[in-house]
Amino acid sequence: MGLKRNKISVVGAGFTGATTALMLAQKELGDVVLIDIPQLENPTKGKALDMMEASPVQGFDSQIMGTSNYEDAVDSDVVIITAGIARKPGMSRDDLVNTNAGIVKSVCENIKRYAPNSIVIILSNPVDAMTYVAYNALGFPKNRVIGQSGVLDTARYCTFIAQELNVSVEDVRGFVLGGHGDDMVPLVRYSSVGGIPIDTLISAERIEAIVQRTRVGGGEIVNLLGNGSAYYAPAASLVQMTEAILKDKKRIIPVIALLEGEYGYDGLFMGVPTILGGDGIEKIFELELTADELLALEQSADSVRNVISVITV
Ligand SMILES: NC(=O)C1=CN([C@@H]2O[C@H](COP(=O)(O)OP(=O)(O)OC[C@H]3O[C@@H](n4cnc5c(N)ncnc54)[C@H](O)[C@@H]3O)[C@@H](O)[C@H]2O)C=CC1
Ligand SMILES: O=C([O-])CC(=O)C(=O)O
Repeated sequence: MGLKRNKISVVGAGFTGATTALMLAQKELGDVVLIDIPQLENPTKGKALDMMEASPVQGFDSQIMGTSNYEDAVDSDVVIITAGIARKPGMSRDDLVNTNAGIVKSVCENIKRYAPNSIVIILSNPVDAMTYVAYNALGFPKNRVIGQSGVLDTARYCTFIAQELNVSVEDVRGFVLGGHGDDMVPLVRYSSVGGIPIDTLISAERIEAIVQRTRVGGGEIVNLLGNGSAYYAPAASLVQMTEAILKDKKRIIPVIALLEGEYGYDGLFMGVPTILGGDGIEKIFELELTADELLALEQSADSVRNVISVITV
């Protein structure tokens, strides 16, 4: 027998799920199974076939199939959950909590049955709380249940810094700590361009404006789209996490992880810098924070606790 390709299942074939499936295939990270509800089986098959028909043009050999049958996800290496409803203008991510908790729970029951050894990445919002729901429903070890927020929030932050300085995005480094809400914590002290700390290049007022824009970056897109939320940058973020895992790259990436004492939190899921590799979350970095940063993190943690406290499913 020859070597086997990686298998990646993407649950939810909407804007983020379909975009993620295509980006995964374009990078040939594995064969992709795109799953949605039975009522949408034909459109899901149609999206997958349409993507396959792009493969001769773009030159990728990954297979993409659409289905509503979780048996097709059997033995997936990575499962990405994008199933659920998205917010519209005027809504907060937290307004989605009970609808999406029910969906994530039912999806996880299927993952547990058909892909018990997989590493699971959760996107559905409110994502810190949905990662908690998934962890409980899956019963997997904590290193294999990972929420996506930090890659996206950091990407927005780095986009705005690069635009402010008119420099390449490739040279911008920074990251965002905390929950995926409007009180997330972009860490200015740890942000640099080409190794130069940004606070030596950008005024305090402009940095504050960039931090605020990052915090409400999801809402900015929701207001512009009018009928849904961001999907290109979220999909790219999921692909970066999947690549780090499947290639065992051991990248240092902020993700939503179960904290068990780190940063003084126990039993809470929140965004922290980690090593992401073949075992999923391989390490959590605990950074020294200033009093102001700790206070901001505590506010963000409070928001995550509050949304978890209203889950009824
Ligand atoms: N964590 C993050 O950074 C981000 C989170 N999101 C969240 O991701 C979720 C998906 O967003 P979009 O793709 O834009 O929404 P969408 O509405 O385009 O797609 C969601 C898909 O999930 C499917 N679905 C619903 N119940 C399902 C079930 N039980 N099993 C399988 N599929 C099911 C729907 O039929 C739909 O096709 C939303 O909750 C959104 O808020 C979106 C962007 C970024
Ligand atoms: O804003 C939303 O609802 C979707 C999301 O999480 C983001 O784009 O950051």
